[in-house]
Amino acid sequence: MAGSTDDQEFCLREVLDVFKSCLTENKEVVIDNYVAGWRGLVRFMNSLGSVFSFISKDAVSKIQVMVNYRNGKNGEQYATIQSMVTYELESELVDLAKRGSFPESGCRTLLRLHRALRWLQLFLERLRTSAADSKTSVMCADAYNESLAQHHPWIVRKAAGVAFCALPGRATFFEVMNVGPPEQVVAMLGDALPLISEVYQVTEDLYAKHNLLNLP
Ligand SMILES: CCCCCCCCCCCCC/C=C/[C@@H](O)[C@H](COP(=O)(O)O)NC(=O)CCCCCCCCCCCCCCC
Repeated sequence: MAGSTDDQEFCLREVLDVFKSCLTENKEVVIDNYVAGWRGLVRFMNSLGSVFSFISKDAVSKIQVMVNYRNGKNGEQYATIQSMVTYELESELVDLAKRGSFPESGCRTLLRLHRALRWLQLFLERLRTSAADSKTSVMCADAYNESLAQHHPWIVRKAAGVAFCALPGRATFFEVMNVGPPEQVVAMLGDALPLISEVYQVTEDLYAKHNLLNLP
C-alpha cells in the first residue's frame, strides 16, 4: 500500500481509501484490496498496544488464508468475493452445515472479516458523531455488542471487553489516526463510511443470496 508501509508514516485515511478501492464498476469486491485494507487496520491496532495482539493474531491468520488462496494455483478464482463464492460453491469446497473437510474455506474465512467490517462501520460511525468527551472504549464496546459479539463465545467476549478498556481516549485516538485536527478526522470518516458501508452491503447481499451467512 503506497505511503503506509512505515509505522511512523501511518495515516488512517490511506487505509480507509483502500476499502474505497475495493469495488469494481460492476460492484464486485476485489479481494487483494479488501485484504490490504485489513492489513492496514491491523497495523493501526498494533500501534495501540500489545493488549490487542490476540485480536490482531486472529485477523492476521485470516488475512493470510486469503493471501494464500490468491497466491495458489487457483488464485484467479479468488480475484473477487463474487468469483470466490461461485468457484468454492461449484467445486464443493465449503463446509455448509458443520466443520469438516474445509475448515478454512475462503467463504468462511472471509465471512469472519466481513462480520468484523460491520463492527468497524458501527465504531467509525460512533467516532464520527461523538462528542469531545465521549469514551472510545464505550463506543467500541457498543459497536462490538451490536455486531461481532453475537458470533463470539463468552470467553472471547470477555477478553475483548478487557482489551477495549485499554483504548486511549478520543483525543489520543484521533492523533494516532494521523489525519489532522479532529474536524478533519470527522470529515474523513464522513467520506470513508459510505464506501465501507457499500462494500459491507454488497458482501452481505451476496452471502445472503447464497445462504452463507452462518457458515461454521
Ligand atoms: C481499535 C480497537 C480494536 C478493537 C477490535 C474489535 C474487534 C474485537 C474482536 C475480538 C476478536 C477476538 C479474537 C478471536 C476471534 C475468533 O474467535 C473469531 C472467530 O474466528 P473462528 O471462527 O475462525 O474461530 N474471529 C473473528 O471474529 C475475526 C475477528 C477479526 C477482528 C479484526 C479486528 C481488526 C480491528 C482493526 C481496528 C482498526 C480500528 C480503526 C478505527 C479507527
